[in-house]
Amino acid sequence: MQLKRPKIAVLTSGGDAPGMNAAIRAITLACHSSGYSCIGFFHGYNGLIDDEWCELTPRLVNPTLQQGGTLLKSARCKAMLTSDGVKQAANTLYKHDIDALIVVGGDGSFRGMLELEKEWRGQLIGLPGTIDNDLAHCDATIGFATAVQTAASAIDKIRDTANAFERVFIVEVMGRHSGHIAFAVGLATGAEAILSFENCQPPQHDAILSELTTAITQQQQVRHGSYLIVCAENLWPGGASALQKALKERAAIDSAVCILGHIQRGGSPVVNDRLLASKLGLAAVEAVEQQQHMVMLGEIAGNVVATALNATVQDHKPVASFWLKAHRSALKGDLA
Ligand SMILES: Nc1ncnc2c1ncn2[C@@H]1O[C@H](COP(=O)(O)OP(=O)(O)O)[C@@H](O)[C@H]1O
Ligand SMILES: O=P(O)(O)OC[C@H]1O[C@](O)(COP(=O)(O)O)[C@@H](O)[C@@H]1O
Repeated sequence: MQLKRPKIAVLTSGGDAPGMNAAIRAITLACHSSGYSCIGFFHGYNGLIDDEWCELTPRLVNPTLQQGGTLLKSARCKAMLTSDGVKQAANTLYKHDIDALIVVGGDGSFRGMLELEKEWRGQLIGLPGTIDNDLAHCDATIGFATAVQTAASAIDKIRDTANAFERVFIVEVMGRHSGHIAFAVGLATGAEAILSFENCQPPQHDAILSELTTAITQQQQVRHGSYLIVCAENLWPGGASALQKALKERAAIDSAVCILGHIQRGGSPVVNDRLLASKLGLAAVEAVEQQQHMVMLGEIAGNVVATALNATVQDHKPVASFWLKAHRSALKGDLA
């Protein structure tokens, strides 16, 4: 009697992140070398609901290793928030006789897997893919390193023109509700101020504004140069433009605003993201072979660690305290 060839499916969901293609590629190549069949569903969970898929072959995935975005496309799928949608997604997995589904995405995508588990009996494995790095139980998510590099390169250019005009610049970076990008980018570019959820809660906004106006005025008196404020999106009420207006009204400080936005999501993944995604993609197929289920695979101190999906959606990953400390000491050094 011939045994059935295991069949593995992959999808990418939520905000796309550079390195998702590298993960898809690694999964496909690992399946190919083990003799498994491998298919990809398009547009996040929509692909399951609409039964939209393609066969993944080495020939298809190999050229995508260096490409940003995701060849499987991504989406935020509203239907998955309904029980009918989840049932429909499960039916598609049954229809294709899938043994395991690997989802590359963030905590929202993992919540989708928790729902899917109630309706489908196959194995579910998650890989952390989001530029925000806001998933606990992994040192870094796929895409974070590239997004930070992209934002830092853009800010280096902004710094040149800011220096030339001795300007105050407010640069808004992504991160939804966490400051991993803001702190990494702010530290890497020597920002004079980093405003993020970790050091700037709503009641403190007025005090922060006072501190900023004092620091900028002091800096403008003692030396010439630029003053760079890296501000996390969704942090300042009304956004970076409202902060610009407040600085003008409070202390007649002129500033320029730059919102980096989706530039941070695109571009060729840096080597670290390619390696991380390749390692986790291969580990995901091995996890399927080991009958693992309902886990996220993340890299911690160089090792691949499996954590229950439940824990990954419940636990919070704080910005490293060292980064907060480094920023505070940089500020002190600057004003001394
Ligand atoms: N509570 C939930 N139940 C079922 N599916 C969910 C849930 N939360 C999110 N999802 C699915 O995961 C998708 C991606 O989630 P989102 O939060 O937008 O991005 P990310 O996965 O990057 O955090 C959503 O569009 C939805 O299809
Ligand atoms: O592209 P959209 O749908 O406007 O989403 C923007 C959000 O997506 C992100 O780029 C990535 O977030 P997720 O990976 O959690 O989806 C956030 O930083 C940002 O707030």
